[in-house]
Amino acid sequence: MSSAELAIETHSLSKKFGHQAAVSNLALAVPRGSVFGFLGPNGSGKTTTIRMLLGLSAATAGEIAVLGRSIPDAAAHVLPRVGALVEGPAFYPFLSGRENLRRFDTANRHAPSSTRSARVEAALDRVGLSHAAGKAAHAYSLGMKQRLGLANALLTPRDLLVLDEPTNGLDPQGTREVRSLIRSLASDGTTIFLSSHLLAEVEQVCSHVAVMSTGRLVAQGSLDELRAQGSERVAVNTPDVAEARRVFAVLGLSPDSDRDDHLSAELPRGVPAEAVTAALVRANVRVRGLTVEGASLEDRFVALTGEGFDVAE
Ligand SMILES: Nc1ncnc2c1ncn2[C@@H]1O[C@H](COP(=O)(O)OP(=O)(O)OP(=O)(O)O)[C@@H](O)[C@H]1O
Repeated sequence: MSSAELAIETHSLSKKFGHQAAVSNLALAVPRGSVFGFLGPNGSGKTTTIRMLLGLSAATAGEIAVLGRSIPDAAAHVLPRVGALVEGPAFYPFLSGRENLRRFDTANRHAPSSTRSARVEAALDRVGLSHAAGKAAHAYSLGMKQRLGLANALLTPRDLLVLDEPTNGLDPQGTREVRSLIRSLASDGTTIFLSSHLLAEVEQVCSHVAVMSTGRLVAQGSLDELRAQGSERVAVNTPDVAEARRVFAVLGLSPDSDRDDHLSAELPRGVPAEAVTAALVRANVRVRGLTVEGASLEDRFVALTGEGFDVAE
């Protein structure tokens, strides 16, 4: 993919805190128009990377391009087109949601004051907060605060949204609200880069993913590509397990689960499930059922990171 097609591109990006490497040699390629999940367990370097992408912290080494321009050199040109939600925005608790947005917008010298009212109302509407716009921010639920943070990121037109753990700390209702908002923002064509430690979240909202483990990128691509890299499994239901086992052995399959009437194994590369079916039939194995399963993304990521992922909602 060429640089022009990428919303974010990094090369050899590294960050050290003293001797500790928080991010090492990171090569990210975030396609324009994607919803890109930046997935990794706590402490794997996601927030550190996001802060460098937004010019909030200096890289120890490497290059960053955001919307085709170099960061931090072109930050002043690029960042007005980038909306960010990092580390839960701080609101004025006694001002209403609407007044908070007006204040934030006033502080943005790229935001024209003549259109302020209209833009604030449009952003409130976009995140579904119009009805609560007059309420003091301290009376907002966590989900509403997070949506107000997103409204703040949407006050001016954006080509890219960078969201650090946008559903962290939210209850299931708040989580659903924020996820559906992300989907609807993505359907308008905005590129969305969001970090998460939840595989289920990334699977639900993202088209692409990069997986971090202890500061290193261990996988990157579309969800479909990553699924396709995992190996398939075949499971056979048969009363003739002993004979089926012999057929598996001939084809180079090693069963890792077998019961009285069930045998399953990973399919080696180059052995399609059809070959297993045909060989079983040739050997007169009575097949009651045969299923083929792709490796789950979870299996794949556990294999890549050596860690379990939190699969909670
Ligand atoms: N300012 C800092 N000074 C020293 N070490 C830091 C600093 N910020 C982050 N680190 C370390 O860098 C590593 C990566 O942290 P980072 O916050 O980027 O991870 P993360 O994937 O975002 O995790 P989390 O979801 O917990 O924030 C961690 O080991 C962390 O302790």
